[in-house]
Amino acid sequence: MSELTVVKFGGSSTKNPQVQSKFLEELALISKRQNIILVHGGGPEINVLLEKFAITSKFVNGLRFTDADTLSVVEMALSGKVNRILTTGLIKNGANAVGISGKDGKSVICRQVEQLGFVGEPVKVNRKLIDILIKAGFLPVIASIAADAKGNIMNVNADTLAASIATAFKVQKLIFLTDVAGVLDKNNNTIKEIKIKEINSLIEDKTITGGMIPKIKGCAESVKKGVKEVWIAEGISGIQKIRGTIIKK
Ligand SMILES: Nc1ncnc2c1ncn2[C@@H]1O[C@H](COP(=O)(O)OP(=O)(O)O)[C@@H](O)[C@H]1O
Ligand SMILES: CC(=O)N[C@@H](CCC(=O)OP(=O)(O)O)C(=O)O
Repeated sequence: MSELTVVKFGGSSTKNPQVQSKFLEELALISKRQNIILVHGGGPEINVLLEKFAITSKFVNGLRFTDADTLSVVEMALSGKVNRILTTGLIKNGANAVGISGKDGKSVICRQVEQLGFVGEPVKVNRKLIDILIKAGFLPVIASIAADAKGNIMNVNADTLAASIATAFKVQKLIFLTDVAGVLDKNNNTIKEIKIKEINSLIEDKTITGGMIPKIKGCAESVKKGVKEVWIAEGISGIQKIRGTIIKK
């Protein structure tokens, strides 16, 4: 297979219609000459729907505690809404996009993180379905829902899911697009390069908090396991001329 890139489009960027439409236009164009897997979350969409159902939720180290009601809403928001919108947008721009989630084709098997309710952590990626799609010229658009070995649905953080897929496919490039210009230091300046051995202290001294924690951990995991080029960048900057933070061994 020719060069393969995993792009994770964060919910923070789906909030901004201009960023989203520019991104979908660019991605559709690039997908004609390069193999791409798009992974997405949708934290803000989940929050909007939870509010409508008057369900409150809390986060532990950037991960949402997910009870049974929250899980239904998460699936509704990610597979029922965000996945549909991104896939339709790509198709409108001429891409051969196919919307799935990690559970489809048992693509991502996770184990339950019991202290977080129905939250899953990827333990195995079955490449078959995604491989078939890519080889047939489709652009997989993957929502961050997966199932455990028994088929129970779990809420998986989209950064973690993207990292597990990028690692399993040994991709050349993994790009996390978010709403900030990379990892920022305490003065709000972009840190141009982070080595994986520096990550723990950036979390301990609270330079990196909240939603940036699963992102940087996903970067570390994929860099350690052989993904060559891993970026955290701003959605608006796109994926052709990436500016942001590169994570290195
Ligand atoms: N050091 C940091 N640099 C940049 N952003 C950070 C940092 N620490 C925490 N964050 C937060 O992480 C957010 C991005 O994570 P998140 O909201 O989960 O985005 P996404 O939906 O794109 O995954 C930023 O908007 C910012 O509030
Ligand atoms: C377990 C967990 O935290 N799951 C995330 C899934 C969505 C996500 O990751 O969306 P972003 O890309 O916007 O971060 C959540 O419930 O918010």
